[in-house]
Amino acid sequence: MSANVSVDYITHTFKGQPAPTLKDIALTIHPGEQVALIGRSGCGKSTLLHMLAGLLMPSEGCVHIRGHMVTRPSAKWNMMFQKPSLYPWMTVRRNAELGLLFAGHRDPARIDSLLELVGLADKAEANVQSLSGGQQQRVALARSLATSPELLLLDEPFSALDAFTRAALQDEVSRIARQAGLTLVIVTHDIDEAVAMADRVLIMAANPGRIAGEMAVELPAPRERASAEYSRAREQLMTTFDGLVGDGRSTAPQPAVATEEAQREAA
Ligand SMILES: Nc1ncnc2c1ncn2[C@@H]1O[C@H](COP(=O)(O)OP(=O)(O)OP(=O)(O)O)[C@@H](O)[C@H]1O
Repeated sequence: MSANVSVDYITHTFKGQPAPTLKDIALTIHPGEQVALIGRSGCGKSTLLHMLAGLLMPSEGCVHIRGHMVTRPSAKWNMMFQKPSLYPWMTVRRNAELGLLFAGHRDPARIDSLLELVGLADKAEANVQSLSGGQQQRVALARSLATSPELLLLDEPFSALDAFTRAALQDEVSRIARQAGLTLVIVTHDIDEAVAMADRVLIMAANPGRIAGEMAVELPAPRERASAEYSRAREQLMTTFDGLVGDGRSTAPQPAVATEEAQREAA
């Protein structure tokens, strides 16, 4: 089951701030769609994501998920952060099942299948401290999926990982979300991440934070990073970003890893 999300004219001013951080944000995200939210630092991406998650209420306007107004967090719309926030003294299995336990359920078979899904079946009884950063983020993913969410909200979840692990997790999370029919919203600084994962990229401008435009990424999944189509989509997103929120210089969020071509040019 996946959710459609409707953001109805959100404006938000933080207490003590003279001007709104977000202004008149209106958008619809379709069930099963994978959407990336990009924009310069401080434009309000995380603020908007927190509102989708029910962690923050807007000053004006509201969010509806499957027709229900969002007024608080729910296991049906789960958020994953840059840091996996695991309990270091617990095993992988114990951490993965916490979300379910908090929701009042126990389902060891489901946890087994989720650990299998995220490639950690053989680590189930290991202490999470013995895991790499990427493996820990997989535990957080299993925990997020355990409550069968309709919507997965990701706040730069892979930015602390090395490039290879990041790319692998982008592909995996995208595949898992598609298989489960989940709606997915990812906040990212990384143009490559947006092209690797999203069906549609929303571009935010700052002061006040607003949706300046969007671009569809019409590439088949899984995304083939070495393909000409992928490079074209990346270029197109950079150009679109620059045209919407740039100032004539190259102001787009930079890809996390320089392309071979760019490295050759820089050398
Ligand atoms: N609790 C708060 N009180 C006051 N101002 C806040 C609060 N949280 C965020 N802000 C301000 O709102 C603006 C948007 O912050 P937000 O974290 O949403 O931006 P962002 O686009 O996600 O940035 P980044 O890409 O750097 O993570 C910033 O100017 C920030 O300082």
